[in-house]
Parts: sequence; structure tokens; C-alpha cells
Amino acid sequence: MSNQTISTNSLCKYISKSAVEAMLYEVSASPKPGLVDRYNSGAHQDMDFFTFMSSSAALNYYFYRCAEKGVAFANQDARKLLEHLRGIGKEAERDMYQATGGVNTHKGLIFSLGIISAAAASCFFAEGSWPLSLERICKKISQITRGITIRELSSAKLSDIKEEKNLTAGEILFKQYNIKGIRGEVEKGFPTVRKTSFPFLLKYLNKNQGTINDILVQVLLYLMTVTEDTNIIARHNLKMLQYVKSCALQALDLGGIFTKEGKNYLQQMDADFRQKNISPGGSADLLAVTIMFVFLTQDMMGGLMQKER
Ligand SMILES: CC(C)(COP(=O)(O)OP(=O)(O)OC[C@H]1O[C@@H](n2cnc3c(N)ncnc32)[C@H](O[C@H]2O[C@H](COP(=O)(O)OP(=O)(O)OP(=O)(O)O)[C@@H](O)[C@H]2O)[C@@H]1O)[C@@H](O)C(=O)NCCC(=O)NCCS
Ligand SMILES: Nc1ncnc2[nH]cnc12
Repeated sequence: MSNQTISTNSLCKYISKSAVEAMLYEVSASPKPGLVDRYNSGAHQDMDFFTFMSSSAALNYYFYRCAEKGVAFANQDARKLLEHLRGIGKEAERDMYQATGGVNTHKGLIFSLGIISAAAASCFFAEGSWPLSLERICKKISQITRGITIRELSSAKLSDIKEEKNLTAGEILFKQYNIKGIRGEVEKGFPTVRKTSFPFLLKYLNKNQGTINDILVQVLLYLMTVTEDTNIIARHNLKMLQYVKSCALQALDLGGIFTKEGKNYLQQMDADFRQKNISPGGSADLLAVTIMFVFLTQDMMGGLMQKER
């Protein structure tokens, strides 16, 4: 489909719909150990499934605006685009907190999916064809966020502008462990998604192996084996991150959600993570990012995610 047949409004509407749909698919997939899903609130006392519904609904226009910015900056310096996205991202965070009564459900996804929405719109207007290629979107993401870790996380930057109490979780973890978190992931163009979750999701969807729900839970397990999840490190430490990875590997060794043994292990993992206060929120975000990439690399009128099951 060439860009002559897609108006800016239609493009931005499709991209914002895809971002919200990715968020809704992610939180709906169940069971997800330690995370909010349709069965329980995981290791969270301050939010539930409906908190995520409200937050997702409140962010639709934000993603539309990110896509609009991507169109506006399609042929300009990508670094200027990030400055504009930061501004509307702060507004989106306020919208999220208003919709959730002050709870952080999607701060990470406001960042990740906001940048992806802008990058996708920018790619379309540069290339003029749909669907987009994952490599091209991720290359544009890297261009938009080039230098973000140095600019925002370098110890010199952090030590002289913020007192410890004003640092975010990501900034504290960089100071403690030199971990770049979500900023490192986007700056490299989502390598965890490109190399792990996206190929797995496509494989399962093309094989039509199981329901959408089960496929998404299985892909989340793969993500948990590879994600440098700052939610886990911030709440606990690096040792707990290794523990989570080993549990996810064990679940997959048992067949994950596709076998009785794997399902039983998943239930035990969820109870264990809830008891230990473990929430793999970073992996959950990357699952939503993976779903978003499927929407962007498929036909707008019904790609793999819309297949009847
Ligand atoms: C750049 C920002 C993300 C700044 O945020 P921060 O400095 O805090 O960055 P990080 O801590 O590194 O990560 C923030 C969130 O990103 C998700 N995440 C973590 N690890 C990864 C990873 N390896 N890959 C991808 N994404 C990752 C995660 O977000 C999800 O979890 C949050 C909910 O879980 P919860 O444990 O409840 O979180 P809290 O309530 O904070 O902790 P508790 O008190 O409950 O224990 C939720 O956010 C999910 O999305 C990390 O939390 C960016 O936000 C920023 O600069 N914002 C300013 C405005 C802006 O620019 N906006 C967007 C512009 S496009
Ligand atoms: N389902 C979920 N549960 C907890 N934190 C999350 N962050 C993103 N998705 C989440």
C-alpha cells in the first residue's frame, strides 16, 4: 500500500490504536507471574486490571500526537523530535496519574511506545510504503534516542543536578550498577525484542499454535529469561533478577503454558512472585512493544494479530 492511499490522520489513528491495543493485549494475557492480569494483581497492592484499562484509554490521544510529531519531523534532525516527545510525554504521565489515582501503570510504556509511534510515522513518510520493516523502525528509534544514556545517565550529569532523593529508579540503578535500563534498550533499537520476542511471537502466530492469550504468555516467559528488568533490580537486587530468569527458563523447559506441567509451574511461579514481591514490569513492557511491532509490520486491514482463533 503506497503512502498516497493513507492520509496523515489515518496513519496516526492506526498507530495510536495499535499502541493502546498492545497495552490492552499485554495486561489481558494471563497468567503472568507477579504482574497484573485478568486473574489477580500480581505483586501490586495499588493497581489492578481495571487500573490498566483506565490508563490505556487515557493515552490514546498521546500516541496520536507522537505519531503526528513523527510525521512533522520526518525529514528533520531526529534528535529534535525527542525533545518534543519529552514534552508531550510529561503531559501523558499526568494523564496516566489522573486516570489511575496517582499510580504508575505505564510510565515505561509512555516512553517506549511513544517513541515507537513517532518512529513508525516518520518511517512511513520517509519510505512511502506500508507495512513497515522492523529493522527500519528500530534504526529510526536509535536515531531519535542517540546519546540519551550519556546525556541523561552519565554520573557527572546525575551527581550535579539531582539529590539522591530526587533520582528516578533508572538513574539510581545506573549510579549503583551502570545499568542503562529502558534508555539503553531504546538507544540500541530494542535488541531484546528484535532478537528474542518478535521472532518467537511471529513463529507462534504463523504456526497458529494455541490462543493469542497463550502465545503472549509464552513470549513473556522468553522475555523474562533475557530482560535486564530494572523493576526487579529496583525492588530487590541483581541476584533476584537472576532468580527470575532461572524460573522463566524452568517454566519453558516444562513446555510453558502449552503443557500441563508448565501451566502448574506457572501457577507456582505466580504465587511465589506475589509472596516475594517480584514484578517483572520491564518484561511486561517489552511484551507490549513486541505486539506493537507486529501491528506495524502487518497489513493495516487485519494482519496476524487479527486472525480468527
Ligand atoms: C526514561 C524514563 C523511562 C524515565 O524513567 P526511569 O528513570 O525510572 O527509567 P527506568 O527505571 O530505567 O525504567 C522506567 C520503566 O521502564 C520499564 N522498564 C524497566 N526495565 C525495562 C527494560 N529492560 N526494557 C524496557 N522497559 C523497562 C518499567 O516500566 C513498567 O513498570 C512500571 C510499573 O511497575 P512498578 O514496579 O509498579 O513501578 P513503580 O510503581 O515505579 O515501582 P513500585 O513503587 O511499585 O515498586 C511502569 O512504568 C511500566 O511501564 C520501568 O518502571 C521516562 O519515563 C522519562 O524520561 N519520562 C519523562 C517524560 C518522558 O520523556 N516521557 C516519554 C517521552 S517519549
Ligand atoms: N501487567 C503488568 N503488571 C504490572 N506492571 C506492569 N507494567 C506493564 N504491564 C504490567
